[in-house]
Amino acid sequence: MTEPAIQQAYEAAKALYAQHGIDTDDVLKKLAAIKISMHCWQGDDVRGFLNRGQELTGGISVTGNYPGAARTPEELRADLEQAFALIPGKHKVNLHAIYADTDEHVELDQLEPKHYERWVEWAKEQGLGLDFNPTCFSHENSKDGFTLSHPDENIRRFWIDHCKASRKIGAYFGEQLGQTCVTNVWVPDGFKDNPVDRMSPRKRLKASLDEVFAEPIDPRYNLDAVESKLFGLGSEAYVVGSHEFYMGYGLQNDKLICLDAGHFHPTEVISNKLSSLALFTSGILLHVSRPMRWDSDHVVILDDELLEIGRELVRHDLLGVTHIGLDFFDASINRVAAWVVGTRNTIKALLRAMLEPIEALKQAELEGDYTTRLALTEEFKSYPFGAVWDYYCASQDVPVREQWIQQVKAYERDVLLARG
Ligand SMILES: C[C@H](O)[C@H](O)[C@@H](O)C(=O)CO
Ligand SMILES: [Mn+2]
Repeated sequence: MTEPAIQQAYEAAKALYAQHGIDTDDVLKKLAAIKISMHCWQGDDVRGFLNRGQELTGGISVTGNYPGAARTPEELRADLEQAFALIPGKHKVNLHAIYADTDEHVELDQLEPKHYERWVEWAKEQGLGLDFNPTCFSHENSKDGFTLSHPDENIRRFWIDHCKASRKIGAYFGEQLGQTCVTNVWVPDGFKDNPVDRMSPRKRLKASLDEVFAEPIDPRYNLDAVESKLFGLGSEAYVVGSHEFYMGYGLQNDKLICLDAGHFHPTEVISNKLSSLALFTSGILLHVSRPMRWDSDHVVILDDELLEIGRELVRHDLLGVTHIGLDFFDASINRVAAWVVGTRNTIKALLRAMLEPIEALKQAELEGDYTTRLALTEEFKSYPFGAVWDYYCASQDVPVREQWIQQVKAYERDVLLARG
């Protein structure tokens, strides 16, 4: 039941937006259909359940020691359920291979759909979709900093087989859940210092990917994505899978290109890439993140870049071809809260974009009336978007405004702090 004050504020906002031809009821219907893929790895600092003793490698890092990280698949699922209870809409969970839920000791190249059966059952119960990622890091076979581009044929074979197995698991998710799974390949391969031979590792990566993707999979079940990066910890000088590498590979082989907000030069933004990429690809995967001076994977806030990503997706009608995933990990705050803040903000950015007078702004620009373009854009920043958001949360039965914080605190007290 929507509180009278929320309803009244919504009605007033609705009337204001209607003056610009924006139908807020229609906007909220469209918003409810958008799925955000919430990454499981925020819940346990990218540790996973296979090889739990392994340190996190691959040039990524999690800092902080906030209590309550999930230690088992059951705990992680409970934490995800708590987060989803505070986020409007029905979404997806993005799993990494190391989150297999099995009592078997299984190597990455031997993984099968059966090792994720409990995740699938749970996703069905919860009405969620699943996405997937091979885990090409935190493993003995990645200790040299190379995986799919490793010069050693045996090591390369191990990672090829792991990625092949991952696509089959993705297809199983898609088929079981009736929602396409996006399986995203990211490898950390690179050199700390300036290499002599930049070409050979890239040739090997290309050959490995060709093998990984050789078997056709029904796109209704699984879509492949490839994720580039500029640098990582320990791969500062050179990353094999650079942006240009995967732009080329993705376009030539019809793979989704994954744009991670933290994987470019610090002043480069992914929002500005969408309208170009969309002209040449059949689909895009986003890793919405917040790079603080480097690929720091901070929880996303409603900052200019997040708003701009939302605008680009909405203004150019790219929501149908874009898969929106999150990629941040902060262990210095409550991990459930991290998911809630980042996911709610991503949805808010889309809503804000949908509540802009897009046609009027495009028309002003076309006519060279940059005064109106600027003035209208700025005035809309103080339109009552919050009233529409509150109404959306209330109508989706999730807490309005900051009310959710109390629920996270109670969960922390009753559940998270009881973990060792
Ligand atoms: C854990 C993720 O797969 C990882 O963050 C990857 O997507 C990435 O962005 C590496 O920097
Ligand atoms: Mn990423």
